[in-house]
This record gives sequence, structure tokens and C-alpha cells, in this order.
Amino acid sequence: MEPTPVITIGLNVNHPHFDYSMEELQQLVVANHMTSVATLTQKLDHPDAGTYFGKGKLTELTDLVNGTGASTIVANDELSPSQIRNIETATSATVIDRTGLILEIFANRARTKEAKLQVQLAKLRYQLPRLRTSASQRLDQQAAGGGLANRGAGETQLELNRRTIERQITHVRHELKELQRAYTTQSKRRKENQVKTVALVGYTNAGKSTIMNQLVRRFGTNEAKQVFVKNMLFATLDTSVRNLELPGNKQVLASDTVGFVSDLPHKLVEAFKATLAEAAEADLLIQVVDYSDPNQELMMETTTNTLKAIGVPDLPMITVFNKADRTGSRFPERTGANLIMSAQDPASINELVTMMSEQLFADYVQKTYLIPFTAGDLVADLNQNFDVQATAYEAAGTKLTVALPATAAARYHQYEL
Ligand SMILES: Nc1nc2c(ncn2[C@@H]2O[C@H](COP(=O)(O)OP(=O)(O)OP(=O)(O)O)[C@@H](O)[C@H]2O)c(=O)[nH]1
Ligand SMILES: [Mg+2]
Repeated sequence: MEPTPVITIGLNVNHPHFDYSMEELQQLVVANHMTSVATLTQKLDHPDAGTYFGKGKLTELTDLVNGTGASTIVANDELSPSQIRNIETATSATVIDRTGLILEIFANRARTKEAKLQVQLAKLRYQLPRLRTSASQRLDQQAAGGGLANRGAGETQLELNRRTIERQITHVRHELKELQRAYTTQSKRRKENQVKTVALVGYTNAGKSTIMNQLVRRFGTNEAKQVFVKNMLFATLDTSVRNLELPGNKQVLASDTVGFVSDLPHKLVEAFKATLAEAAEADLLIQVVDYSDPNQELMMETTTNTLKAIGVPDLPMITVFNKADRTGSRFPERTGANLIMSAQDPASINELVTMMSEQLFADYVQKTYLIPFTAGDLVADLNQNFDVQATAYEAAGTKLTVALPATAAARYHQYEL
């Protein structure tokens, strides 16, 4: 199927990164299987309350619609319902705003039950106020035309629609709660098992899923389970968790999360709070940045703000400047908790894993034990669960040098040399 041709429009109201946000709108359009055939922008002190653009620009837009034959207009801002309707009336084209566009992408891309419910909830919340405004304006028109009887009927219909949506919202929230209860149980079990968790977070298209796949390929306990990678905004919408075993028998759960974007609709941030709970509870965050993108600072700022908005606390973080192969920079190159790297480069992945290990297993201690031959099971235990660095067989038993968490070391205290 050919992508739908659209016209992208934007209003520059003192926007510090206006050009970039328009560029990103083009990519969002592509992610929704559309293509922008023309762009129209205007600089104003404030949007026109009724028509977004000023009068002259609106005429220009109408001409552009007629000239290009595009039947859809995509606006770079969230529009009011009356702005949408007025532009549609003037141009005879369908208008989608930035929030509606992102909601559509998410709706088409959601795969798991939870993601689908989250998106559905966000859509319903987006519709609710729109329903009220548009319907009440219809009521005004009816009232102007006379007939009080009509007005009553209209109100009833409006009430009915609103109640239907509210009921759906309640229903979806209930289903989500059920799912989250299951999730909480899982996460509690993980905590009890003291398995360390890391979450890959960052701007959409930075390479989070690619890094996840490299980690799974090299350290995964179930190699087949790769995650979806694509050069497209919002390739990942669900959090996927994978088991890793880092060198030294170090168990780690890694989660790949939904990417962020500037001006991510508030309703969606809300909606993905639960999905991103994985990140909120992680022992370590790996923020992935596209080092080859000139707008990387803005992207990092957006990531920080979004993490804050969804209530992720200040967690230990490694910042990965990815796609260095597309820049002139040397890689892998580490400075403190920052790593310049490429997801395609095995040495980079090794360096990242070293950094992860250092952060996650800082509470590991090194011990030397002498395990009598009568307690041979313990030797197998230590080998299976921890990082055994040296083994020697002596007359009194097996001598092992092991790196292990302090809490576990307490269990073997009596054998310590
Ligand atoms: N050249 C180069 N390309 C990369 C690198 N890492 C990822 N990519 C490419 O960047 C694109 C996006 O990668 P993903 O891993 O899907 O990005 P993501 O951060 O998971 O994106 P979302 O799921 O949309 O948030 C894909 O085309 C990858 O092949 C890298 O180190 N170098
Ligand atoms: Mg991804």
C-alpha cells in the first residue's frame, strides 16, 4: 500500500527548536505510513484561537490542498476541537494534530495486551473533552435554530456518549489493574531473588533494542528471543525483559523500553507509566543517546524530563553515546559513567558489560574458602551461582577464590580462610 500523502503544518510561537520539531513531525508522519508532500509554516505571537493559522495562511493552505490533492493535514501542535473543525471546513481536508498522530502510531504498533490497553485508555481520554466541546457546540447551533425539544434530545445523546466513554475508561482501567497485579507479583519475586535489573531508556530510534539484541546474543540465556529493531520512530512500544548471564555467573534482567519523543502527549506519558515501571524499579539505567544526531542534547533533555514525569527516581545511570561508527569519534571510549560506542561493535558491547558489572555488583566481595570434601555439594553450588576465580585441591578439601554478594558470603562464613 502506498503511503498516504499529507500536508504538514506548523506554527512557530517562539519555539526554540522549531525546525527540529518540524523535522521530527516528518518522521512521525512516516512512522504512520504517510508521506509529507508539502509543508506550510507561520510565525505568530500566538495561535489563532479559531483557525490556528492566520487568515492569509489559511487561504494559502487551502490552495496547497487543492494544488497537491492531499486530503489530510497534519499539525505540529495539539489543536482544540474547534480549530480542527474550522480548518477542515476551510480546506475540505481532514486534520490530525500531533497528539492524534502519535496516538495513531501507538495504536497501530501496540502488540501486547497491556500496551493495547494503555493506548486505548489514552485514546479515550483524548476523546472525552473533545466529545464535550464538539457536542455542546452542536447544541448551541441547535439552540440558535429554536426548538427546545431538540436541545433536550441533543443533551441526552451527549450524556449518553460521554457515559459510554466513561464506562469504557473504567473497564480498561480495571483490566489494566488486573495485569499490573500479576506484574507486581513477578517483580516482588525478582526482588526476593535479588536479581539485579537494568533498563535501557532514551529517545526513540537511539538504538536501545539493537543494544538489547547484542546483549541477548552474547549473554542471553535464551538466545532466540531477539527484540524488534527498525529505523523508524516508536519501533518498540512494549517493555521486553530478557535474562542475561554476565561473565562470572552474574545474573541480570535487562528490559528494553518504549522510546521518548519531544512533546510526547501527556496522556501517553501517563499511559506508559505502568510499562515503564520496569525502569522505575531498576538497579541501573542505561540511557542510550544517538551520538550521530545533531539534536542529541535536546533528546537527552527530553529523556530526563520524561523520566521525571513518569516518576522514575534518581537511579545510577550509564550514558551510552551510540552510533559512534557514524561519527568520526573513536570508540569504545569510556569516561567515568559515559561510553562512546557502537552497537555493531563487539568491543563496545564488552566495555558496556564491564561497566554494567561494576555498577551492579559493587556489593560483591572476594572470599577464599576451604570446603571439606564431605561438603562437596557446596563446591558445585558456588560454581553454579557465583564467580569462582580460582580452584585448588588440597589435603583438607577444595580451596576456592570466589566473588559473591556480601549477603551470600555470610552463608559460607564457617569455611572462610
Ligand atoms: N550505524 C549504526 N546504526 C545503529 C546503531 N544502533 C542502532 N542502529 C540503527 O538505528 C535504528 C534504530 O534502532 P533501534 O534499536 O530500533 O532503536 P530504539 O532505540 O530501540 O528505537 P525505538 O524502539 O523506536 O525507541 C535501526 O535502524 C538500527 O539498525 C549503531 O551503533 N550504529
Ligand atoms: Mg526499540
